Amino acid sequence: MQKTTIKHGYQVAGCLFNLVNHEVLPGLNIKAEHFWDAVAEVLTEFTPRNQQLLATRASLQAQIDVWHSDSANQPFNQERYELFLKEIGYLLEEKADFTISTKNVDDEVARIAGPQLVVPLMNARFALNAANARWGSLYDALYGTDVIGDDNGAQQSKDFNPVRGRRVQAYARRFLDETLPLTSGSHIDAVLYHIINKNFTVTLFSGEQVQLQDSEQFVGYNGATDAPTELLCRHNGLHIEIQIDKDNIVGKTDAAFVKDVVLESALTTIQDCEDSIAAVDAMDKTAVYRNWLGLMKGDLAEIIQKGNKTITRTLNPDRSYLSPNREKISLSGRSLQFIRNVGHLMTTDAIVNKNGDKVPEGIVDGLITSLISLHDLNGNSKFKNSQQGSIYIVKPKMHGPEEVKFSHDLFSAIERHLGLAENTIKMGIMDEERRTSANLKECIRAAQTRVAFINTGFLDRTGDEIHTSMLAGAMAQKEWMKDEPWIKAYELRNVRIGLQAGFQGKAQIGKGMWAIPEQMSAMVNSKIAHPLSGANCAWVPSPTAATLHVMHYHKVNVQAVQNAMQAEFALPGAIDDLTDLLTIPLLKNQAELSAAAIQKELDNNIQGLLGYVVRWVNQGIGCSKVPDIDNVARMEDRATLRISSQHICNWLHHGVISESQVHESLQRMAPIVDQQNSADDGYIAMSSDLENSIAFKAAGELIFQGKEQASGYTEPLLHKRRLEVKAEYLS
Ligand SMILES: CC(=O)SCCNC(=O)CCNC(=O)[C@H](O)C(C)(C)COP(=O)(O)OP(=O)(O)OC[C@H]1O[C@@H](n2cnc3c(N)ncnc32)[C@H](O)[C@@H]1OP(=O)(O)O
Ligand SMILES: O=CC(=O)O
Ligand SMILES: [Mg+2]
Repeated sequence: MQKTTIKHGYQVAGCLFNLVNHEVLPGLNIKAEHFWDAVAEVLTEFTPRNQQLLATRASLQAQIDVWHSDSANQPFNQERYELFLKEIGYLLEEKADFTISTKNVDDEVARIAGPQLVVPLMNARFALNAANARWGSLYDALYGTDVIGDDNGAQQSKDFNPVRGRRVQAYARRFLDETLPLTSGSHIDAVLYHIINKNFTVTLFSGEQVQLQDSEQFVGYNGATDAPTELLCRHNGLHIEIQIDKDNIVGKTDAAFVKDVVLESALTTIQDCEDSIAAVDAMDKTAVYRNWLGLMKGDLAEIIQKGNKTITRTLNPDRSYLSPNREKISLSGRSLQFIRNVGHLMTTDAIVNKNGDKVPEGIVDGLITSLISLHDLNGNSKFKNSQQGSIYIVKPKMHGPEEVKFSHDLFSAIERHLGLAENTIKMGIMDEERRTSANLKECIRAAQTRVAFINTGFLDRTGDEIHTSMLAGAMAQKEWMKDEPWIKAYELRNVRIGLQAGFQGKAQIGKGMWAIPEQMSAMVNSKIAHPLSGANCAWVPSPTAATLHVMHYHKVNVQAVQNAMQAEFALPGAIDDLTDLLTIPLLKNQAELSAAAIQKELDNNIQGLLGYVVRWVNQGIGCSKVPDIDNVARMEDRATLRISSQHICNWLHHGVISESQVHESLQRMAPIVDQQNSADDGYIAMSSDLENSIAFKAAGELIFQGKEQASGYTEPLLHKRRLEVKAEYLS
């Protein structure tokens, strides 16, 4: 590939160089030479520090491994263990209280609680859909999922099923009763929605005219006051739009001609450059950056086929209404976009140094994604992402405060070189590594002027839990992990520390992903736990999930929950949750575990692992829906792969399973996975030639070399094998 040499002998891959020079820089008032000089300076300054951080990770892990292997530390003593973690600098001293000072944070982050959607940025079709998921049809979300039952003739069918439709309408009316209660009666009995004397008015079946209990909830409308087409209300800071159309197929079946209830849904979206994508070389990275550019310039477009229709998907425009006083109001049609950069581990060939070594990918991500975001800040797009002029970068997989400080300093350097005010770049700190959870307060302190979120619930966090204590003993079964003391302490501590650091009104405290994308009924029943825990956002895997999850933020006033929690934390008496957090989740019932239970755990892990890896390595798909052993479709990404591979490694190491058992399971599961993918034309089967299947080899390596992988991460092996596939089949 053609390369261009820049300052200090760095060489930039042609595809990235051209993207920046010909597509990114025009309109930014930054000269190419200035930018590439900045790249060279930042890489020169930060690469050695990045490498040092990785060396520290390795050294700490090596010391932990030795400690667990040392017979002098048997039987295990928690107090001695914690002392040891302090001695080696894994556990740091917590310093005085402080309050974060992050400024210019958009309301969607600081003040309004709601769903956060995550999307693989490499897929423009999905990325656009996610940006547009700010507003979602409640009717579609209910009709198309398992939230409402399909009994008594209410099943989904190709054509509109009016029985199911009525069930959707009834559900939505109950939701309106809960969120927009009337002075008397129920939305269920509405026969006319209209506006009288600037008031939202409902004429009921009885002929009675009623208003909203809280008239302030009515904020806008479209159409005539006696026959509005849209009525806009707000509850807990979130908008609800009632759409009326007597000619619509659904509207005409409704006594008040309501055609839909549209909910403000994904307030924020994380466009992901990390674990949900497979970007292994300069070409892939450039494609991902180009999609971000399209989002920031507002011109991303994707032609898609829907049945026999071809449509061009673009970003949705803002939504306009008249206020009750007939003033024009406008609301964003798109969710606020964050971008998740990669962490500190990987390197990329998009830029190599003078020796030909790849440079840290996280540094390149920081530089290029910030540069691209200037289009939003400079007003070069017909849309506005951040009204506050901020750039939101999510930093994953950071281990402890030193690593957060590194990202903070990197962002400061990028700001200086791009002529941005200090702290323009906001940082989302993902609490997904054990050393970050254990030192969270100090991690936040390290980025206290720019932190925009902390969040938990992470799958990576479980992977790190297993890897860190790999030699301590066999781990609990995957499903049982959820009931372990460490995870409960992790969830609660994160909210407590965030609130005590003054996050309320300034930044998000978030919760993790709903990883069973097709079980929306279960999500509606259980994900209310997230706002109830004091979190003002939580991750969802799809726009539909966002529209359903937002109902929880109508049911729960997160600010009130946070106020109650703060009052509780202020009560006298120190809170000691660190020991729970550091309690290793070992298997307690190994002797009682039946051979069948062990086999099921192994097969389940192998099926998920193979199902994910084969699509990643052969097709470059970074996030997949993969059936588990019980045929439940699970969202799998690199973090879930980290868990399953590390779990198998751990059981192998401690003799719960044998090597031959793993091989047998791999061979038995491969044809099952092939069968599950048989409808996919682009799929390359493994089982026809297991010995030579690159994906199958990758799966084996992730298990048999998993113990030696840095922090148990899966990307080095995945990248290596994907590059091999690209070289063999796609070059
Ligand atoms: C541990 C972590 O790091 S979690 C964060 C990483 N995980 C994620 O980002 C998960 C994001 N979600 C996804 O990638 C997908 O939803 C998957 C892989 C789970 C399922 O994908 P699929 O099997 O293709 O979904 P499915 O067929 O049910 O739906 C596809 C439709 O939903 C849309 N869709 C699905 N997920 C998303 C999403 N996250 N954002 C926007 N649109 C989405 C697609 O655009 C498509 O609609 P379209 O035809 O109108 O374009
Ligand atoms: O990044 C998300 C996770 O679950 O890990
Ligand atoms: Mg993660």
